[in-house]
Amino acid sequence: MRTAYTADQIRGAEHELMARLPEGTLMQRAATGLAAVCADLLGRVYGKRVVLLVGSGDNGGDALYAGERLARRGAWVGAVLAGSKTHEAGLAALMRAGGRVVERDALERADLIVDGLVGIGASGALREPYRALVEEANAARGPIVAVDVPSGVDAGSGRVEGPAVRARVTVTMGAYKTGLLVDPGAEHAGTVELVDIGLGAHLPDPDVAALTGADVDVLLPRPGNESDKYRRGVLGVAAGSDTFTGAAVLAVGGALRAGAGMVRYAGPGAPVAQVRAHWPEAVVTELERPSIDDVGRVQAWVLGPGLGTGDWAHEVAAQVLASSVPVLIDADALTLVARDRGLLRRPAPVLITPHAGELARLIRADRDDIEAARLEHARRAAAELGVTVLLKGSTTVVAEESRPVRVNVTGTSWLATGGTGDVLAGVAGALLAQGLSCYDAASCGAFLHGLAGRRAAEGAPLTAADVATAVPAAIRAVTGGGRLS
Ligand SMILES: NC(=O)C1=CN([C@@H]2O[C@H](COP(=O)(O)OP(=O)(O)OC[C@H]3O[C@@H](n4cnc5c(N)ncnc54)[C@H](O)[C@@H]3O)[C@@H](O)[C@H]2O)[C@@H](O)CC1
Ligand SMILES: Nc1ncnc2c1ncn2[C@@H]1O[C@H](COP(=O)(O)OP(=O)(O)O)[C@@H](O)[C@H]1O
Ligand SMILES: [K+]
Repeated sequence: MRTAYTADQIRGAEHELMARLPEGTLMQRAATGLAAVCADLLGRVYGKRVVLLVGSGDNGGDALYAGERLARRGAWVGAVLAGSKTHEAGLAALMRAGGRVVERDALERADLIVDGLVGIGASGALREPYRALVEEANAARGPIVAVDVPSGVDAGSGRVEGPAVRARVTVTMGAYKTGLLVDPGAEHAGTVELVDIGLGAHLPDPDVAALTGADVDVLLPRPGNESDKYRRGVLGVAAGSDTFTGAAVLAVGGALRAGAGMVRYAGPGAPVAQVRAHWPEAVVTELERPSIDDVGRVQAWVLGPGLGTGDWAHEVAAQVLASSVPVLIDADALTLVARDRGLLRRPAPVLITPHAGELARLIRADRDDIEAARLEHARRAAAELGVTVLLKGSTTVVAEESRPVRVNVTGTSWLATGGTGDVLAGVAGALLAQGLSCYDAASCGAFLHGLAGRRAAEGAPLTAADVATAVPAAIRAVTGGGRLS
């Protein structure tokens, strides 16, 4: 499990650790790690031009001491002093090693730029002259190594207000900060390198966590010798309508590929014909009226993709939600529950899988605000609605009350195409039917779906059906030690 922390949590841990060590030890550890990453990126250090953007706090101190190390290895190192004050000891060390103070025009010719403007001590959008420097650094040809957090990214949330550094690499000290795992911050961070400064034992429970392949491997159910199709878990899928038939096909496909013992599909005539044609494996019930009485027993339901939002759909949703098994609510069914929140009052678990627009309707928030602060809104929805929330989009996050938010790191923006969400509903639903909790089904489902998306894309457009097809390969990659990219 990769864990991440808020700025306050990191500060608390640093405080405890610093009390036990000679002054300046942590900064020296940080600078050593930072200089090593810079040297790797430069290849040969001797003769290269490194420009440090130095702010007024300890983030600037880290940059100056790393600059000292690079200067000692023969780099030309210039420091742009941007703050109202400067870490004096760090600046003196750089000078002793042959570094110099330079003007901002040195950025243009830099082989490497080190962003030491602000780290976890930042508050709000960057002020001048930092803003302009960040814009110039982003426009320069040299790659940027961000110290701890790209300046302009809120370390605790990933929020970006105004200009922010676009780093090739972010060298983060002691532990991941939440904002490095969640977009838009994650997108600015580039590759994240963690420098161990000894914080580990002092860290509290994490703010967020990201599953690794090994975690998913442990959580994923497998059939045993005693298994049969019923015991493995039967998933009901209430999806599709005469207008939207594809959603039903894709949700059933995702579920079959993710290991459900059996999938029971229920819907009206048109999607029934399509599901039958694509998936002879599914057990199909054609609904003459909006009733699930004849569908048979299931261990979980997926409700909503392509279902429509009229009276028929509402009646189907009400019946599925009146059952005593976990229900994954997606797409049109999210519109139905946004209109009639009473549908969510049920004793069995609920997992909702909205994108930002759907969540906006559910919690009466603004879509852009949700995209800018995904964690905060997913947490709020979980608390307000009393359900597990999988918020889809550039970073998928899973929130449940009193648990760390799980952030998915496997996706690809090629997944931003119609129908991939229906596949995800099927995959996560199949995991629910196999007995995983909503929290685990959602986070493992997002992990496998993201990995399947990468496999299906390989740098080129994919279709939702391709993603479903790639799900077994994604499962094989986590269970059989296959490649995780
Ligand atoms: N305390 C330590 O010994 C360690 C600290 N570390 C480094 O120290 C950093 C934290 O240092 P600080 O607490 O000094 O804080 P920062 O250096 O992150 O930022 C604080 C300074 O930035 C200014 N500032 C804040 N918001 C601003 C904004 N929006 N626009 C412009 N200026 C702004 C403040 O006025 C203050 O001078 C970490 O991110 C990390 O890089 C690491 O070296 C690990 C060890
Ligand atoms: N920029 C992006 N980067 C990574 N994944 C994305 C991005 N945009 C969308 N996705 C993923 O693609 C899927 C789209 O689902 P959804 O919005 O429900 O579309 P649809 O309803 O067409 O299936 C989700 O899994 C979402 O997380
Ligand atoms: K920084």
